Amino acid sequence: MNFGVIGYKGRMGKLILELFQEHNHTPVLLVDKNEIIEKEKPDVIIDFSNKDALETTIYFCKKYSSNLVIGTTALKEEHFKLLKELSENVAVVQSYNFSIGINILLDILEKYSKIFEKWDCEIVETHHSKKKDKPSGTAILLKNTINRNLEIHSLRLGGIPGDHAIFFSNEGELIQFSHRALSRKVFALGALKAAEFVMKKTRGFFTFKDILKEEI
Ligand SMILES: NC(=O)C1=CN([C@@H]2O[C@H](COP(=O)(O)OP(=O)(O)OC[C@H]3O[C@@H](n4cnc5c(N)ncnc54)[C@H](O)[C@@H]3O)[C@@H](O)[C@H]2O)C=CC1
Ligand SMILES: O=C(O)C1=N[C@H](C(=O)O)C[C@H](O)C1
Repeated sequence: MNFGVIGYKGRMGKLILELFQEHNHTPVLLVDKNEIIEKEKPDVIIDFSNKDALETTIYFCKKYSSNLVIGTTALKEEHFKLLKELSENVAVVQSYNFSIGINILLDILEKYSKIFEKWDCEIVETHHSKKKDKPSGTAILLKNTINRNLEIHSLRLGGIPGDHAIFFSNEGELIQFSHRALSRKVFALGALKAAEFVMKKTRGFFTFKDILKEEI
């Protein structure tokens, strides 16, 4: 496939560019701050950048009828509205976490967190010190799935790719669910899976969990 990367100079952008090329896909559109390298029509555009880039991303998706895989976090309601509108014409996969493990965890929490209704619950997320947003998109996703009012604690330390832990406790017991991304490559592999998925679609709004339905 011909692909584009928005935020191609960033930590995720560089990995995506490398991994997709290893899988014989061709970069034809590369965008970063004040920089556009535009060669051909991308079949799919991958955006791991910043919410401020969304206008540009949508411009290119519309210009070329390209499908979109977007992992950028800290999106606001207005951004989701724009993505939903775009998905009426092309296929869009949006997820705050493209790892398989977090999506398994989301599935478990969706099914079982009601059991812990009367227990205290808090989330702790730990990421590298260069991460710009707080709390992480994944922590927001976990909170929305548990569907109750709870605190999220954010740590920014060293080079940690992404740790999330959910604690449920009552007077006498503690149950902890946790996930650690051992390397950022898992997110790039997830983005590749999503890009291959959207290539078979013409339009619609999907999450990474929808794509993993047959696996989890
Ligand atoms: N959904 C997921 O699985 C994952 C999501 N992320 C998210 O992806 C995003 C990028 O993460 P990193 O690569 O670590 O950040 P980064 O800071 O290393 O890279 C971001 C890149 O986007 C560029 N950029 C910023 N504003 C721009 C704009 N207006 N137009 C074009 N380019 C712009 C920057 O110059 C930079 O090169 C973050 O929102 C992060 O939370 C990161 C890892 C996994
Ligand atoms: O910025 C990151 O690095 C990550 N961002 C995502 C998030 O905010 O949840 C996913 C992952 O945890 C890494």
